[in-house]
Amino acid sequence: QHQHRPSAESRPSDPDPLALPTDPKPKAKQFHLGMFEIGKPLGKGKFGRVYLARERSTGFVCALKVLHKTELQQGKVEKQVRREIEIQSNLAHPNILRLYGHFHDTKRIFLILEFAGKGELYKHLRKAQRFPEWQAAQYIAQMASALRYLHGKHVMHRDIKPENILVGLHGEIKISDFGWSVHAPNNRRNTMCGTLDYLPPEMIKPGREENWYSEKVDLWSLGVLTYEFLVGEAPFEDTPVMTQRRIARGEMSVPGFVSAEARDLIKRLLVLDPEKRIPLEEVEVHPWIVKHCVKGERAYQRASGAAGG
Ligand SMILES: CCc1cccc(CC)c1NC(=O)n1cc2c(c1)/C(=N\C(=O)c1ccc(N3CCN(C)CC3)cc1)N=N2
Repeated sequence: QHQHRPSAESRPSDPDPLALPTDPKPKAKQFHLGMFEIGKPLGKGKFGRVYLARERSTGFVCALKVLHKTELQQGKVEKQVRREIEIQSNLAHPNILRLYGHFHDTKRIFLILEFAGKGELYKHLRKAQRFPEWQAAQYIAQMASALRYLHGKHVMHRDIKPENILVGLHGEIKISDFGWSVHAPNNRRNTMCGTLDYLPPEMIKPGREENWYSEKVDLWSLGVLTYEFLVGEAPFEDTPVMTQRRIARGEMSVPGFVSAEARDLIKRLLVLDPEKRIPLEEVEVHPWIVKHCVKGERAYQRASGAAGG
């Protein structure tokens, strides 16, 4: 039973487990484009396109993400891509998209990624408008498991939102796009672009002491994600100025159709003080999660219901 370890910010920064491999992993084998049969395009983002691909010698199906070096230079995101590769290639968890390897030619960088057969979660969310509570609870349980794994390696994702989550063939979700992930604690200010909706207060306005933050930023984002799964829109969605103000004050209201248990979890995650946010270990055993996720729970409820329990 390991001791409860103090959260990163209260601990002297120990050497980065990901950065200093004690037993350097044998260099992954060299990949090149000729090894792959390229299939249909799966999607495209700001800096890349992704294609279905099959590795010729093994028939292994994967997703090949192609990034153009000039675009990365213009977007000043080479450092982020390097960090994405460094971090994601060291991770192995069922709810984190695998990065099996990478290679490059004169013009392009190629990432060999796990293929997620059911595509982008945000498209499923838009189509469904909002998820039933059992579905949302299962997704949040999977996110909590993935974040516990990440935080155990002192990595914080910092960009948890539906757009960065993919769905595997069996309906399981996979956190993707580690472009904003870093090792905690982090006190560098990063110019954020894109939606403010998921940013926690400590990243919106610098605190009194140094403006640093820890993995607990992902707890806030998990709260925003829970809300958006159940309500269909983000809790602080407004004009950019108003969104920042509402986040900084934690001003949001949960609609009546959300169950009391779900509301309780959202309120315990969307807490201004990072130290007071419910830890992931407690998220995984929260009544709302247990009610919808623990195997046999439904059988138990039926049984106790049948017995008039
Ligand atoms: C380059 C694209 C990009 C930019 C930025 C961030 C991200 C991560 C979300 C990505 N995507 C990325 O890295 N991706 C890595 C990936 C990946 C994307 C992926 N699958 C799909 O994109 C996909 C899309 C649609 C699909 N179908 C839609 C229609 N349905 C009826 C059947 C299923 C099935 C799979 N597998 N690994």
